Amino acid sequence: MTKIAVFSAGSWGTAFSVVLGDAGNDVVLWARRDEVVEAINGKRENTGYLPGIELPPSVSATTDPEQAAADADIVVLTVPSQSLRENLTAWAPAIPAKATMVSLMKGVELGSIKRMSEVIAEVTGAGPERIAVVSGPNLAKEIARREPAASVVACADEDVAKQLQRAFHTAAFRPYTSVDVLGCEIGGAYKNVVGLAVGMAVGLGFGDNTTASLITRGLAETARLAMAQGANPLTLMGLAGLGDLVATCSSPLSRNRTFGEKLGQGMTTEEIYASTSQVAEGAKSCKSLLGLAQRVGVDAPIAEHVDAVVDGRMTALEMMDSFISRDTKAEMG
Ligand SMILES: NC(=O)C1=CN([C@@H]2O[C@H](COP(=O)(O)OP(=O)(O)OC[C@H]3O[C@@H](n4cnc5c(N)ncnc54)[C@H](OP(=O)(O)O)[C@@H]3O)[C@@H](O)[C@H]2O)C=CC1
Ligand SMILES: O=C(CO)COP(=O)(O)O
Repeated sequence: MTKIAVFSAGSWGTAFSVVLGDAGNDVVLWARRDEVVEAINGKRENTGYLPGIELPPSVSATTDPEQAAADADIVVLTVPSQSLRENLTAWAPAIPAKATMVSLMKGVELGSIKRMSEVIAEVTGAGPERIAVVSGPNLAKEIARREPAASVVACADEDVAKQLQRAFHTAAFRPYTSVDVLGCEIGGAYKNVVGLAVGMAVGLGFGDNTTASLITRGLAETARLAMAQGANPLTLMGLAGLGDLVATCSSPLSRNRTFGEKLGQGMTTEEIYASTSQVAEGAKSCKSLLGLAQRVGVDAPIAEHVDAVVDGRMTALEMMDSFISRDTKAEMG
């Protein structure tokens, strides 16, 4: 039995542990709060994040990182992106040298403008053959309900990607392999920003032409940024690009789209943060993605406009007007 540690027991970590349990693995979830561990071990349910979902018998929980990671073959990392460095620095001594680390996170670190796989490499010193990413159209609640879905597992070492694919495959969850870690990570982080823009359009009451235009231009923008850094263009046409963009931008379950909708309805970022504890990774990663775009010399108009609304420099309506009426550039449609 493959031993897998999942750090931590939020929405996606818990939903992914359902996949891992169903796939026949021995899973230990790390949670930072006792009540989460008690609910998982006692009621077989993460009542706070995924009420009504019974966890497979091979999933247990602990607050002790050493107990979670003991003898793990695979360590899955899924905390809000901006907290990865601090959390992983604390967990790293407990992670076995043999373990492959798998990021489920969709964000880019503020300040360093590093992708999650880069933060993992920096904090743990692991080589690319020990670092992988899972990214795709995977809304946690739907995955936990075992609704059919696919995803991408990417690792620079193709054999490792194939091993992980086998460890994560269930009757409801189909992972495809890739060696394009960068493309998957940029796709996963950028779709959150586009999800914010689409949410704003929905909140403003605009219809499908507006949202389809934003989704399509968002994909072009994502691909441009990823390809300028060496990603495979096909990655952005696949599950970790277009697939995730469609799921996020279409679903009321998406926290990023919901956050954007509230901005579109006139709430400020501060008011939204005060009203919910749910993460909208795009609101934080927007600046990092803009930093990356600047570094590699590509335009990122959707990210620029979303950032202006998140920061309160523009209203959502001004953003839409400005995005559509800006100087025409020689961009291919
Ligand atoms: N939810 C989804 O559908 C999907 C999410 N993702 C990605 O997975 C990552 C995690 O998201 P998700 O699981 O949804 O987030 P949640 O908010 O649901 O869970 C976050 C988890 O991280 C823990 N945590 C540890 N340190 C911190 C910290 N410093 N600040 C806040 N939380 C902390 C939380 O603990 P506590 O409960 O004690 O606060 C909780 O267990 C994100 O990058 C997201 O983009 C990717 C695909 C799907
Ligand atoms: O990444 C996701 C779906 O693939 C989840 O999106 P949100 O973080 O916007 O909820």
